[in-house]
Amino acid sequence: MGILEKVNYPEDIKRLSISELYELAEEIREFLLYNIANTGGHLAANLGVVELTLALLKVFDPPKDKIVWDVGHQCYVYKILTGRKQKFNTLRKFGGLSGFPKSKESIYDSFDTGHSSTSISVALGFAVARDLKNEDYDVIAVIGDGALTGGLAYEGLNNAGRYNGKLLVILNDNDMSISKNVGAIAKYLSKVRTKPRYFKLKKAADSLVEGIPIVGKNLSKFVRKVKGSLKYFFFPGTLFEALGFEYYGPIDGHDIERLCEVFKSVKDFERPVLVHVVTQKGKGYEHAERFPEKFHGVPPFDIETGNHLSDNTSKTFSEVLGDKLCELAKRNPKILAITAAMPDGTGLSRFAKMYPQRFFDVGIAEEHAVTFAGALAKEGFKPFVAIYSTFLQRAFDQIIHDVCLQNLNVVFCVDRAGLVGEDGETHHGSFDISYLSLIPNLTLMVPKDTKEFEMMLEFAAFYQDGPIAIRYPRGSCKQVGLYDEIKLSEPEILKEGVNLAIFSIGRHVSMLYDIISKNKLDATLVNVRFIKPLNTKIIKRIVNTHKKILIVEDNSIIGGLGEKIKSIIAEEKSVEIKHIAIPDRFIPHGSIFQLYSMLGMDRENLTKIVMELIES
Ligand SMILES: Cc1ncc(C[n+]2csc(CCOP(=O)(O)OP(=O)(O)O)c2C)c(N)n1
Ligand SMILES: CC(=O)[C@@H](O)[C@H](O)COP(=O)(O)O
Ligand SMILES: [Mg+2]
Repeated sequence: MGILEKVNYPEDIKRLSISELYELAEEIREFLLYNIANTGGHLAANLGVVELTLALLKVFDPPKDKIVWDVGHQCYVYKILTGRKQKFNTLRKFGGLSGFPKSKESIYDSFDTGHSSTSISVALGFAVARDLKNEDYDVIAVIGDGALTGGLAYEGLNNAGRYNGKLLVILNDNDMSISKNVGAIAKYLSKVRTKPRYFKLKKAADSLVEGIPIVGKNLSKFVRKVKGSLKYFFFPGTLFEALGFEYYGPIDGHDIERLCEVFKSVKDFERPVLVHVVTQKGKGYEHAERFPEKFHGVPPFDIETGNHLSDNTSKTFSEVLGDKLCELAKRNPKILAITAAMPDGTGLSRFAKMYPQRFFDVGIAEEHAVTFAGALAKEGFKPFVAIYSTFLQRAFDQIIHDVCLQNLNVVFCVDRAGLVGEDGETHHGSFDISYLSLIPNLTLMVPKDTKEFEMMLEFAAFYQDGPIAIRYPRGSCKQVGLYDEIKLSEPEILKEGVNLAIFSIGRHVSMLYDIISKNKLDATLVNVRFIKPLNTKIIKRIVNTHKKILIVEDNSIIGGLGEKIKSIIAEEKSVEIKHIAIPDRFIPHGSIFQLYSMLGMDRENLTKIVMELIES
């Protein structure tokens, strides 16, 4: 019988010797590999934190102690060891375990995460709350080197650096974001990791001060002072020390004994401490070690070959963006491309290779990406900023203040709009129409398929009258095969009928087109295309010639297309209106198909609704 079979909760870890923990680490890696090959998920980051998680659970006591996983995609090992091993085969499936920490799923998950760089602020909030309530427990933020490129992390560090209580930040440095980590901080960390002289001197200083026994509060203060001065003498101030943290590291993040030793020794420090841990992303699985970016987030895959098992052969919207932007960049030298740490996900990797001088990966810094683009546009360039809908939420103010207010020619490529599937509630792009359409000067377009997306990119590339956002979903969608020229504010009328008028956008357009065609229904189908400026004149004309209206959109019911059309209709006449959209609640994880079906946005339900409206 293996060790993992007997381990379910942190108390089981506490009973194991260090050599048993190493055995367990290998069993956990096999377990992760076997399961994620079936479910898909964030493999590489989890393979990298196996020993780190074991050491944390050996030394600390969750749920009393609070561990905050930044982004949270690396929490699988923690889930397995905090009572969720039996359910692990349901990971990311509808009704199953989430791929991110969820306090409603387990008391061991101290705070929900999914978006990057929140952990230090959360941990500081917990620490201050603990002090105010006179309680006693440890708070630990685990943040990756990628997440440390996000501005919010520095707001947290800045605030925490002058805090006078117990707070531990663990920097899990694997020299990778999803892709290669970028920027000056990544460069700095790489220097700290690789400068052998620094290591040697530092080790000498550490062992010197670690030899001094810590007895009583005053002596402990003295030891810290000695240690501080020694360190500053040898290495004049690490970045984190300058920010008010006690710094330990770099430490081998796969050495369980050393990790436990360090965690025990810093556990009772009454001040912020940062432990810098070096790990290898994808550790233990050759394919992931060699190509960590390919195994960051994976669909189901073949363990032997490492090949992804995906049946989708049609080009995704992101791939279309990458290819089309390369072509447009050849014709328009002013075109630039910007990503916030997602060159692969947004499809921009090819552009990065073809036009390295015109490509910018700014790290996990959506706010900066937008403001940076604003200034580039002000100087006559045409930046295309490709960011997932859910992450662009971070940059709401920058879109208003640094782009739209000055009517600058920035193109926002809003990827992963609508429901995204297995990543769930932190990642669905449910709100972008609501938050973008209220901004003056911004043109907002939605393509019905990838061909139309190309046409919209072409339109946007040469448009000189202000900012444009194009929102499109994850993956691909069926082509409709009919394409009017793109003209500002003009919808595309795909079918003209009498009994029902349907207004829709995005991937629902082809679904509705099929439903009407296959069932030979007498309905009008409008592909709205421009949410802003919305064509009030054409909408009014269509409303006035139909008694029943159906609106279908993959956005929140609040602030989406439906509300806008309804306010136009209210001025006109009374008609029967049915509005299908994402309801006003957070939508869990599951396949797109299951989620659409749960929300009545799938083909079957839409067919029923269209038929009922026509026949009633
Ligand atoms: C605000 C935000 N932007 C982008 C992402 C997408 N994202 C998820 S993980 C990740 C890389 C994180 O790198 P790191 O923190 O070093 O973790 P690792 O995977 O290397 O362990 C990115 C860019 C996100 N979750 N949140
Ligand atoms: C954890 C995280 O935020 C990303 O890894 C995200 O899961 C990527 O999503 P896609 O798979 O849609 O690129
Ligand atoms: Mg990393």
